[in-house]
Amino acid sequence: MSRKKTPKSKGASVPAASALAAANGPRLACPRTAHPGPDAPPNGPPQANRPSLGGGSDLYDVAFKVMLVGDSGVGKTCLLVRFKDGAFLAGTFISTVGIDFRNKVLDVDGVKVKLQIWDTAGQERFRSVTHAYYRDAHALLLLYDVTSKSSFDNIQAWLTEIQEYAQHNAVLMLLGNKVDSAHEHVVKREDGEKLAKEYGLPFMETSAKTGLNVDLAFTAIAKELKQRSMKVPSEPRFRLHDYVKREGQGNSCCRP
Ligand SMILES: Nc1nc2c(ncn2[C@@H]2O[C@H](COP(=O)(O)OP(=O)(O)OP(=O)(O)O)[C@@H](O)[C@H]2O)c(=O)[nH]1
Ligand SMILES: [Mg+2]
Repeated sequence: MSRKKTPKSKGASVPAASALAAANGPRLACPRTAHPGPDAPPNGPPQANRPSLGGGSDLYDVAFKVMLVGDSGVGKTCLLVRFKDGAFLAGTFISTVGIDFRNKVLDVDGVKVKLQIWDTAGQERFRSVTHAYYRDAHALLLLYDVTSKSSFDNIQAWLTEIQEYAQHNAVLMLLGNKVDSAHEHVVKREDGEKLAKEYGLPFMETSAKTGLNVDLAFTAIAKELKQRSMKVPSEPRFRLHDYVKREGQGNSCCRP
């Protein structure tokens, strides 16, 4: 499979999102990414084996679109910033407006996998904007905040939404974020595990603040998508659930 060129992996927004972001002014609590630019893909996200247009220096073999969804304030933007830049900027929470994306290329068993990660606004008023993007998502990370019972209670509604708008074969993972907040940890890990089991989802607790399990979540998604798109007969089948259970720090299976 040939190597392709991608646009530079700076943040950018599609026109609709750019307009929304511009209309609402600066909004970064975490170092967010609403910088509409010339390298925004003209026709939405890339498909596997179909690289984006435009020049740039990052090479990749396959590209996928990953969407971050969940209530406002659960930490979607911070999770993305942690993954992309390895940073966490605490501060005033400023909600995402519309939708942004950032690219990151991972090396998965010698294959360059480009993830184009779409960070959606959790606020209800942007729902109609974000609905339009579900259809193209190859994977979705559904987040709740372990310090917010309501964000956990809303997971079922998010799953209904995903069922309605996303492709039926999209990879889906449930993440309980902010696990660093030990004192305010109101949603037990067991509750997250139970819900995930009920819906057959891989599950992990994460922290955008400390970085716990953040790389792992995206790597697991990249491995699963790569395996699905490049079936190498000699390669052992990648099992997403097992991988996440085995590798996730703080998971019940791995605790001393
Ligand atoms: N303690 C802790 N705080 C976090 C973590 N992740 C995010 N936060 C804080 O939670 C708040 C909301 O984070 P965001 O990433 O902006 O939330 P969001 O899900 O993108 O929210 P919307 O853009 O409105 O949908 C911010 O004040 C962050 O600093 C985490 O892992 N631990
Ligand atoms: Mg956000």
